[in-house]
Amino acid sequence: MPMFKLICFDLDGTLVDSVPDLAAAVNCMLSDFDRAHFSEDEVRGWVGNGAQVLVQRALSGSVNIADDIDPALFNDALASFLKHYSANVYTHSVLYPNVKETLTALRDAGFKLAIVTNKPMVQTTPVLELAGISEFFEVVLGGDSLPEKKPNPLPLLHCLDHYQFKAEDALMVGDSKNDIIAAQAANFTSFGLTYGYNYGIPISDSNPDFVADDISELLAAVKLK
Ligand SMILES: O=C(O)COP(=O)(O)O
Ligand SMILES: [Mg+2]
Repeated sequence: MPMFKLICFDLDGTLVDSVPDLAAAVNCMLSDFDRAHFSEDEVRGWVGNGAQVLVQRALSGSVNIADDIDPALFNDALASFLKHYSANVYTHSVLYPNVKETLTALRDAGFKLAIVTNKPMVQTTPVLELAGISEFFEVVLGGDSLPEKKPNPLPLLHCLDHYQFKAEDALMVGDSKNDIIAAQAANFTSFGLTYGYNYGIPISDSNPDFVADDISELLAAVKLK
């Protein structure tokens, strides 16, 4: 008997390397407002708290959000970013190595698989479809599906409630401290990946129960290998 019944996955930086398309959309938005562009590396350090915070960071030119962003500018910039990103939500994005093989093995072994992302639902759905992985997930929660997003534990608790499982049945897999903080607050076991987006900080700093360089290491963690 596997020790877990439910595995919740983060999306950006865990399953999909989405920063090339996110950075392109950020820069198209900045062009719309005659502002200077930022490199993909800079934008990578801003991803993790959803579209609104990403746009606020782009307008601030920093991970630390300026407190004097004009609300009208922010609204227009958010609309511009969402328009540009929706037009190219999976143009330069790719699945990380071994994602499909690992999801297939887990699904075939009977685990329930869910997505818990901070990405807005309107973009989560097409990314999963275009990446060819939507079939694996019965429950998909975006950053705007519930009143709170990660690092708040609410979306993880919602998944437990959906299946009537206990926290000890559940594992959260992610690349960001937001994933690990949410998992710890929900009493999930946590599995941190080193390759994603974590504001330039090692994921091990958040003390996940497992740390891995490749998602296929999940199979050993859930005792399939
Ligand atoms: O869109 C974001 O800000 C991050 O998305 P994630 O929660 O899937 O990493
Ligand atoms: Mg992530």
